[in-house]
Amino acid sequence: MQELNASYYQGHDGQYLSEYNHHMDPAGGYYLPPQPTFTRQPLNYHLYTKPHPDTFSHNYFINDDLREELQKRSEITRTAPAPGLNLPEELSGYHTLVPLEPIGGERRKFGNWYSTVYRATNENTGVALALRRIENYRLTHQAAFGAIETWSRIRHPNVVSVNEAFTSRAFNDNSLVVAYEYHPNAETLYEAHLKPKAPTFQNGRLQAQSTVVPERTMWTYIVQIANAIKAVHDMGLAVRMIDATKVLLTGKNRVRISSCGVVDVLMYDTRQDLAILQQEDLAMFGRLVFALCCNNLAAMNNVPKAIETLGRQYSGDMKNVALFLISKPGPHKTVGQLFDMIGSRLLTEMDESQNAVDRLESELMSELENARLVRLLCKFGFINERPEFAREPRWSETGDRYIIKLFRDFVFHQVDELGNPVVNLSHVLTCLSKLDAGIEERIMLVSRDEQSCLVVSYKEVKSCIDSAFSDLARASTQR
Ligand SMILES: Nc1ncnc2c1ncn2[C@@H]1O[C@H](COP(=O)(O)OP(=O)(O)OP(=O)(O)O)[C@@H](O)[C@H]1O
Repeated sequence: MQELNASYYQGHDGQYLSEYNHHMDPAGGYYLPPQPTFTRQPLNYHLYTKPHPDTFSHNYFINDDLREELQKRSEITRTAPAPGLNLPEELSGYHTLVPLEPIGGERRKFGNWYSTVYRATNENTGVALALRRIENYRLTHQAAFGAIETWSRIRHPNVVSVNEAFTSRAFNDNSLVVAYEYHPNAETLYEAHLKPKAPTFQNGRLQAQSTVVPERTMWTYIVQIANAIKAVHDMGLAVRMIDATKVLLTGKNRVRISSCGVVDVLMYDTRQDLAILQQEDLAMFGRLVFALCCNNLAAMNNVPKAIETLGRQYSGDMKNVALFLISKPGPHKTVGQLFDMIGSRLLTEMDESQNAVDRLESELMSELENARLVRLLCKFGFINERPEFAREPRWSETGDRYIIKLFRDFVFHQVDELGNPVVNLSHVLTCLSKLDAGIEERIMLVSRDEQSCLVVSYKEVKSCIDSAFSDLARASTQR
């Protein structure tokens, strides 16, 4: 329903205008050639809620925050590549590459390598994926891709799924590319919590934004990341890269470990014992917990201070978990032990995730009505103002279908006592719902010249519409 007023139809939003230029590929994906420059106007996410009539209940629609988040994801999935980036047009079955991070400027390294993440469209499926490209990597053994095969079998809610890996010369170097499931509008934990943020105005004063990650949020992260690590270890792999810049926040408090499999390929030549790598995962996880709790990526450079800061701001349980993770490796130190330590917190997590499903289901319920109303409006559209009906006596002022015409005026063309149009969405939705239910309530329909009026029930209007529509359907060639 929100599409009715969305700027899509107003045609002044640069983002959507660009969609008119796209080409559909056979798989239905968007082929977006680099766009000519235009002034991009941001989507007004709340556009349809602006002209709320007083009586309008927002229960008719999905919750504003959720809708904004989903629309952002949908918009971000379709952003066109900026012109002049000089990226390959085609890359081993992917096209329309859009960098997900600034290109140029100061760059951090991924281990010993520079890497860039792009969004790209798979030409067979039309689905957007995230491609991580490692620059200047020369594959020495095909067997280095062996771990990717195992990674691609891991489907876990806290792991960004790995699709495939390949090498490419399309960037004019030897690059390693690993394709992952794409999570639009995701940000890294670093971006969400550790990156310095500009102060904002609060209560009229410029104030630094709070950087403390609430204890509750920390526990939800810990449970999810531990769960991911367990799934990976159970598959006979190690994550090998657990870092605030490599854990993605893909929704409210939903985290997923990204970049899996890359280190396995890059470090294939220096193969290490799996048990040692899995122990190293726990230590990296511990360093991440300290970094987030101390709000400092380099917190572990001063361990006593980090423990003191964590202990001051968080519970004893949190401190125990963090200390366990960075404790000396040993054959009995496993991620499973961590679950034993946090016990009932797992139940809190489970409650929260079930509550989240319930909330989403009820949001879905509110959208359920949309389809019903759109179908009803389509019926109206098919029936009303058909030129072939114009000469039919049943639609004339004495015919039985005249009431459909008057009902349409009653729903959509009301005017107030000064003759100004009444644009009241609540009235429309209420009338259409009553019509769909076919209730006995009676309404007065007035002719356009105001010389005659008819008192009919919604039930009667419904049966007129049903019969007019069945006549049309019978005559149509589309069955
Ligand atoms: N699978 C994905 N889906 C959506 N966005 C992703 C995905 N993987 C990474 N990103 C986004 O790409 C951007 C770059 O990711 P990257 O891992 O390079 O982070 P970074 O902070 O730039 O780290 P580095 O310093 O290693 O380059 C981040 O904003 C991240 O949110």
